Amino acid sequence: MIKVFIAGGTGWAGSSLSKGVFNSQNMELVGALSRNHKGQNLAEILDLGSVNIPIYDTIETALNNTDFDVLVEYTKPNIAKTNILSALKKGKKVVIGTSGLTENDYLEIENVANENNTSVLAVGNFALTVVLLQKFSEMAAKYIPNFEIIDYTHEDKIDAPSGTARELAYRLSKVQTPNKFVTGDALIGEVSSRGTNLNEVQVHSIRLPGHVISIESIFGLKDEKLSIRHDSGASAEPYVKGGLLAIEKVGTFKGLKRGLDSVMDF
Ligand SMILES: NC(=O)C1=CN([C@@H]2O[C@H](COP(=O)(O)OP(=O)(O)OC[C@H]3O[C@@H](n4cnc5c(N)ncnc54)[C@H](OP(=O)(O)O)[C@@H]3O)[C@@H](O)[C@H]2O)C=CC1
Ligand SMILES: O=C(O)C1=N[C@H](C(=O)O)C[C@H](O)C1
Repeated sequence: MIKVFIAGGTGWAGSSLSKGVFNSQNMELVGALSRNHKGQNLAEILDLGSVNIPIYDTIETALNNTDFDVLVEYTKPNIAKTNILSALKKGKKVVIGTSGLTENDYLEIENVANENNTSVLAVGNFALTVVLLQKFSEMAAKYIPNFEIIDYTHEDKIDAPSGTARELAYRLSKVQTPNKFVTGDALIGEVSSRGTNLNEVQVHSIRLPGHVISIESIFGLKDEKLSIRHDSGASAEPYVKGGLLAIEKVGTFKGLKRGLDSVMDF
């Protein structure tokens, strides 16, 4: 049995995963983190039956009061790194779903995981169809050296670019550095309108009502262009299967792995 603790277990994504873990044959849901539900029973909140799944408001109280194997981090970008580093320093394995972590954050997380002989699996997007978008985009980037990324989300997402876009930029940059056109002093007008540069890839973030979450990689060659786009629906259901797979696989290696495909057969 893998004992799982879900930071953010009452949230939109975390509550769906909590139900998935609870119903899993080889996992036990032993606790959750939420400030507003501190001291309450997650099983009551999620209607899981007559068991006690305690909720804590800080990672320190959780680590002092609960025994678990894997922390799933599904809170918010402002607290995620604190939770992750605290758990790693206690030798826990960590699955990261929360967005907003930078490349420098990941370097620090990797070092702390190695120092404590434990493991972290960070996944920008747990949905299988997004994993496929990442793969198809990497194939395209191998042959087309000109590409940018657009990330579209609901208007109240607090971080930009999305975790999905950050991970995609990181991955495409490993395939090859895209060409740049009209840069520096040659560019007239508003430089920021060209988007942000992540690992040498231009990323543009749209935040508008009516949008859920979409990601698009755009490629161009003379007289031909390619767009690869993914659109998520309104529920958090697509992230559950991938989240469960990540929990199962995070104990199979040491150090940091990024992307769900790193623990899948392709
Ligand atoms: N990798 C992936 O596939 C996916 C990633 N995400 C990412 O996951 C993150 C969470 O998204 P979402 O579920 O929509 O967010 P929600 O706001 O719905 O849930 C956040 C959860 O974290 C808790 N939380 C927030 N801040 C704190 C804190 N300071 N201390 C303790 N608990 C805290 C909240 O409880 P309370 O407010 O009571 O403290 C709540 O349980 C985002 O970064 C999102 O981008 C989302 C879906 C899929
Ligand atoms: O709702 C969100 O916020 C989500 N964020 C993730 C991200 O930042 O990429 C992905 C997920 O699709 C939902």
